[in-house]
Amino acid sequence: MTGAPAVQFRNIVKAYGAKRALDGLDLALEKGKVTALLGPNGAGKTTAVSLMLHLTKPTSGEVTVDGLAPGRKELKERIGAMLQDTAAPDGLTVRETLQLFRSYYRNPLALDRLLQIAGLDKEKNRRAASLSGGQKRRLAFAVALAGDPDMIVLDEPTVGMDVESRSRFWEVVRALASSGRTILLTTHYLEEADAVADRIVVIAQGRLVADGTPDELKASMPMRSLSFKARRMPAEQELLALPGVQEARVSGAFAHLKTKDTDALLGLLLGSDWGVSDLQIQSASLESVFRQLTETNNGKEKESDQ
Ligand SMILES: Nc1ncnc2c1ncn2[C@@H]1O[C@H](COP(=O)(O)OP(=O)(O)OP(=O)(O)O)[C@@H](O)[C@H]1O
Repeated sequence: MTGAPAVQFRNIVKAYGAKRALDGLDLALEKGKVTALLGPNGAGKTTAVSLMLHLTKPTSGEVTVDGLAPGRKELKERIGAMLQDTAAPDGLTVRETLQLFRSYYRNPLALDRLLQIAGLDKEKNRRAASLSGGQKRRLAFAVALAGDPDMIVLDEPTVGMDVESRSRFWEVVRALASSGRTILLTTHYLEEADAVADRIVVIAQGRLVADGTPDELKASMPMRSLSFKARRMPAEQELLALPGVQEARVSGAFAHLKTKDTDALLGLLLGSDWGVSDLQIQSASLESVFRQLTETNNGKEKESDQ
């Protein structure tokens, strides 16, 4: 990591009664990077975001934003947040909403730039309450950027956006990171995290279970998918009996296997008399990495509950 981290969580515990929403979370966010926080429902993502925004306080541990405690006045202008249930004030038009939020800051972004970011120039005189769900999310994004913040928190930002809005949205996010902004986002769309994030942090049960670039996370999972055609296709049982094969399925002309030891399996297949051709190997998708990580962790939790 270069330079001081923009945001640091140190051994954070956040308890609600007996429930630990965060259970010893250590995490540092790098400046100028897009970090995606992933985890199943209830993992603690919103709690982590809320701590950073000073919407709640930790039970123990310390959060700092640029070395300062969240909630400090100096930070208010520097953090922009788009939360899950952001709603525009009643009765205002899109333009009035953006002007209102611009008025809170000393150096706001220009209105035209915000309308462009939201893709709502044509709708600027419409009442914000009458916008579609996706348009409201885009307006919330522009509101988050009104003060030209250098740290941006996006909690499930693309829910309700159509495909085109999403890809435009991610383009703006990438451009913001390229210009040095630090971005923390939560999402359930793993393919978006894969495409957009410099770094992915997976939490489960309030604890960090993986941390790395999308490629590092995928490479960390030894399970690979391997498919091939065969002139004489063996039965699924026969494939399952091969050393290291964990799953086997024959579908039409193709066999699909899952294994942790691709090299050994390749040797066996090519040395067999099945007439193997069209071999393809795929590393784990981010989705399967996520499933393996969070299932393993839930399993541990269940065992330790007993
Ligand atoms: N105010 C609260 N009172 C009691 N429990 C809470 C409170 N806020 C969160 N929790 C609990 O803490 C845990 C973590 O919740 P959190 O909302 O941070 O998860 P999340 O990862 O954001 O989930 P989701 O993906 O569903 O949004 C959950 O078990 C939740 O029920």
